[in-house]
Amino acid sequence: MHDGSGRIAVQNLTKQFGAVTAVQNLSFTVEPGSVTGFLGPNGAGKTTTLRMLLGLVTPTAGAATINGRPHHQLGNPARVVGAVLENEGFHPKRTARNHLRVYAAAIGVPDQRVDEMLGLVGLSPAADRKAGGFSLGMRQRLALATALLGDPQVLVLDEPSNGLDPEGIAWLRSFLRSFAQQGRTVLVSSHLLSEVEQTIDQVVIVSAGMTRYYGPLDQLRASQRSRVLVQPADANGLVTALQEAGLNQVEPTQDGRVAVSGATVQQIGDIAAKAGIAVYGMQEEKADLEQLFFQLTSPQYGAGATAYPQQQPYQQQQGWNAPPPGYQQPGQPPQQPYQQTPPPGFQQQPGQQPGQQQGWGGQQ
Ligand SMILES: Nc1ncnc2c1ncn2[C@@H]1O[C@H](COP(=O)(O)OP(=O)(O)OP(=O)(O)O)[C@@H](O)[C@H]1O
Repeated sequence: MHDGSGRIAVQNLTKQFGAVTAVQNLSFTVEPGSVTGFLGPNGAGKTTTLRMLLGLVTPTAGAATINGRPHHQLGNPARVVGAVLENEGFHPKRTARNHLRVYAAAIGVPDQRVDEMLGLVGLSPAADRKAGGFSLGMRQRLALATALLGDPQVLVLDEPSNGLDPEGIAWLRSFLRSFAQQGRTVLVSSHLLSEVEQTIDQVVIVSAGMTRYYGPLDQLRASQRSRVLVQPADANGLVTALQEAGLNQVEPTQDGRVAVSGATVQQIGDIAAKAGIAVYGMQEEKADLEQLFFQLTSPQYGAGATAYPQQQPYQQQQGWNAPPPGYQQPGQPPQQPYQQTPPPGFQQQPGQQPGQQQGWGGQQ
């Protein structure tokens, strides 16, 4: 059934629509057993990339493969890759069950799988309703059920949370994690990092058709250095003591506190105590990952663009930030190539099937 590893490889992929360069020299890989977030603002080229991977758009240059083959060479592709794309069309007069039965027959899976998938995505109560009357969230669930019919090795999802209620989003998160933990591959696009942050292991961030960051999400997180805000009895005295102790990222703030980077709360406390300076409070601050995402993708809109009016150029904002290790300058290759080993903590759970977990919203 699964004729290979389930590895997705995108290599120097480019797509030109007339004067518009939708995707420009994009390269990344997605390993089995992981969930990769494909992130970027509207118009960044995500859908075009996924459509090229699925054989729906012909690349101008480069290649996108699954198991080392382009989509049209996959044999029975529904058994290898399941996809949920934006604006999926269902026959409006066909019931959910009939839609799935037609699809099941086309790909050669038994009807029994139809009801299993309806249960899994929480659509059993609506199985005999016409898809034309479905809400956006219900259509997303039906699209996912369709994608899973062939028990694929790889799942490709374009903005799957659109229209889902909070319960549906939570279910989808845990479903995708467990799908990947079975050694399968998930590539999921979104324009919101916060939407997929809890689900993904690696991230490919694109804007204007180019990669801006590519690597493990943990690495992106770790690049967001924290700082400690200290409330001392004597701010100038503490600055001097910290500098004398070898800390050079120390600056007084306007409200009388001292901002320190590159030291732990304990180290700062010890230095203050040694210098005889009372400390009334310390607060650890982490830079916001979503803010970093905006900074990485804002070049799409150029300087002074109105899409993110509060954004400043990356390095100017909050002087204690530095570009993350995988940051890619426009037109340059990524600094940090993708790590092909599973992330720390990755645990495969063989034998667990998607159909074995609780259905979406518990509606079996
Ligand atoms: N068939 C097409 N003909 C002409 N231009 C296109 C076509 N498809 C996409 N584009 C353009 O390519 C660029 C990338 O579009 P794409 O839909 O891939 O972005 P996206 O990241 O998926 O955006 P969104 O988050 O809004 O769905 C956009 O400028 C878009 O207008």
